[in-house]
Amino acid sequence: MGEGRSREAQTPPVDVVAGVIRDKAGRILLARRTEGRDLAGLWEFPGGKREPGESPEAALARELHEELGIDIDCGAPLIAVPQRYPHKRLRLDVRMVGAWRGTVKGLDGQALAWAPPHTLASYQMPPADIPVVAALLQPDRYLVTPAPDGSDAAWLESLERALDAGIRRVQLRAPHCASARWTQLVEAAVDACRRHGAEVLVNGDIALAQALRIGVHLRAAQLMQLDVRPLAEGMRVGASCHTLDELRRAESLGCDFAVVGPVADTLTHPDATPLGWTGFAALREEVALPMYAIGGMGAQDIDVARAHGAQGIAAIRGLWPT
Ligand SMILES: Nc1nc2c([nH]c(=O)n2[C@@H]2O[C@H](COP(=O)(O)OP(=O)(O)OP(=O)(O)O)[C@@H](O)[C@H]2O)c(=O)[nH]1
Ligand SMILES: [Mg+2]
Repeated sequence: MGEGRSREAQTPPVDVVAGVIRDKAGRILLARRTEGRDLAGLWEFPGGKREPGESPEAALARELHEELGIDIDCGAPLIAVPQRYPHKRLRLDVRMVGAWRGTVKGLDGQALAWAPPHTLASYQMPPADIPVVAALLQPDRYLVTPAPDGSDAAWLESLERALDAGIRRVQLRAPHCASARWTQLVEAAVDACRRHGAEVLVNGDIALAQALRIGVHLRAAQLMQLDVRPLAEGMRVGASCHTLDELRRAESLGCDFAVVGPVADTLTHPDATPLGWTGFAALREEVALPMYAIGGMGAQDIDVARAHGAQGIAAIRGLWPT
């Protein structure tokens, strides 16, 4: 990872557990960090540090009882984010809260807010929470299309089936496809994605993205040549990254997410050395950007991806109907 930091010299991460608490209207509870503490004034998901020997579920129940005066049933894991701050490293393990009893009160004097999900991004939060908000609001699978080797109709039919199966974020990619044919196919694919309410990004072609008012997915080399975000805010920009320098550039450009890999062996890049989940998490903690894991991934890998701080998985073969 360069940076002159050896893994051995790293302090172990602090284990933090936090909860996503919802009211009957589906709003989500945020607490504001009080003055005089680390990251004061920022909004966070209520929770705190796990004590030695304590399970994450028990720690969350204890923290929410102490800080909010409620009793909870701990639900499913959402995401666990490894994050480095200037003076410490942490692993923020976020759980959905199932049923809860009592009246929520800020027992530490902290301000509270019930935020409708679509407003979450407007609260100032610590870096580790940016992937948490993305995990709540954005798709856990990112389909990258294969090149249309057979007929265009068959390719569009497969795309349609992927959308029927619930894919909601798509990158249109065809590295060796002739341009007139590709432009036509992109237009048809954009129609299909719009009909299904799915987000669509085109690989590499910023001008085409602007013309069709869709997102763009930047290649790593292209990313490193840009100094400003290539599309207006509100239009998605994704980026493929393999190194920390590329991730930092993606973050400083204001990309919405990155795709990082290969995490496992993949036929797309047979000679690349896989990062493994440990390598993925080591990159994850250096930036606050939502990151998809790619390379030999399928829907069955989403849980392990989330446990290493990923937004989810990106795949060609693993998500394309056969
Ligand atoms: N609870 C919580 N902590 C978070 C979030 N995001 C995030 O970076 N953190 C960091 O994780 C650590 C959690 O510590 P905490 O201060 O809540 O711990 P605590 O409740 O046990 O209280 P303490 O301050 O008395 O130690 C802090 O460094 C905090 O900045 C979040 O969404 N929720
Ligand atoms: Mg706390």
